[in-house]
Amino acid sequence: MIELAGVTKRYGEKVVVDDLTFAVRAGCVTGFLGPNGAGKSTTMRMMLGLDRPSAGTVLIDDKPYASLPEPLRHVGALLDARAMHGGRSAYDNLRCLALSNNIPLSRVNEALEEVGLTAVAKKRPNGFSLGMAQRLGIAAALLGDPRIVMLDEPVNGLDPEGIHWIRTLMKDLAAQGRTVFVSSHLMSEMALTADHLVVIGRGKLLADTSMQEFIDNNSRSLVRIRTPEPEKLRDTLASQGITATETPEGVFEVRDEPVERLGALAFEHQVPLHELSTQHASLEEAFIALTGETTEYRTGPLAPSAGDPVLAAPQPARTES
Ligand SMILES: Nc1ncnc2c1ncn2[C@@H]1O[C@H](COP(=O)(O)OP(=O)(O)OP(=O)(O)O)[C@@H](O)[C@H]1O
Repeated sequence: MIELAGVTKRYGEKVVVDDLTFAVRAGCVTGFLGPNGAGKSTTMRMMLGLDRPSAGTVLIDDKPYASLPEPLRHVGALLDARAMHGGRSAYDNLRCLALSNNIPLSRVNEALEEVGLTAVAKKRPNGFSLGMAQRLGIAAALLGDPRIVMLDEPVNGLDPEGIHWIRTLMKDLAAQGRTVFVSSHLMSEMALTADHLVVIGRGKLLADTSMQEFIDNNSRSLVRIRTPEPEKLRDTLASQGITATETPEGVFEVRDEPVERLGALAFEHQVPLHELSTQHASLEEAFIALTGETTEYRTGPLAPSAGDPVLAAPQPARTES
């Protein structure tokens, strides 16, 4: 269990982490989400004692990180895949970590095996692809067989097989009763992995909730209706004061009306249907709905010129009043 209470980090005048209070529980994967620059890495660094909070406390199993004996046996972390010693072999990098943390050397080969790097154990990481470096960083995180695993953007640089592997690994670690805390700015990725979400924007806590609650609370459902008699459906919906939008393909989309009511109305008014289906907003949409106002850097609208579309440069979001 990791507990943060009132954790704040200031760099000069800028508050990059603002009074965060939340707990990360064992036995599930907790996704740590926020747009670029939201303060995720800074928060993780404070959890690991690498940065000192300007205010507040972080406790790892009731103790500050700095007072954990042999910390790698309690908390394994991947923050920066390129942090390994590039001139030492993968095996030697892990061996040094094992020796300094009183971890049996037998764990070195086991950890390399767990991440699929046995074949390159004697190779130096400075020749590794980003995906291989990520795997070595994860091997270092798992080396001490820790109860808590923290991974900062672990799918960076991984190919589809690697992404699938890391997803399965995180779920397996949680199923073993460990605490798994993983940051990402990719909602679609978290939707497939996390059971619980902590969302921050501009350093502030925006949500601390289960995945399902997050989607339910931050997204709206939409019902799609297709009919060979659009005029009849249009009239029926209008007679009930229900607003629908029509797609270019002729599909009616109705928000915030139960599908049961729409089905009953179509039946009563004898509107033949070819489709009546509920679409739930994806986590991506829920995330954008929640964090939109707090996104520090975002892409501007596409330039209107059809012949020469140019992406506008990232612009600071408007400041909240
Ligand atoms: N050492 C530092 N000095 C000054 N500002 C810093 C420092 N470290 C981070 N920041 C600022 O703190 C803010 C949060 O950065 P952080 O890297 O924690 O965000 P993040 O959510 O991890 O972003 P990303 O998803 O892009 O990795 C940013 O505005 C960043 O510029």
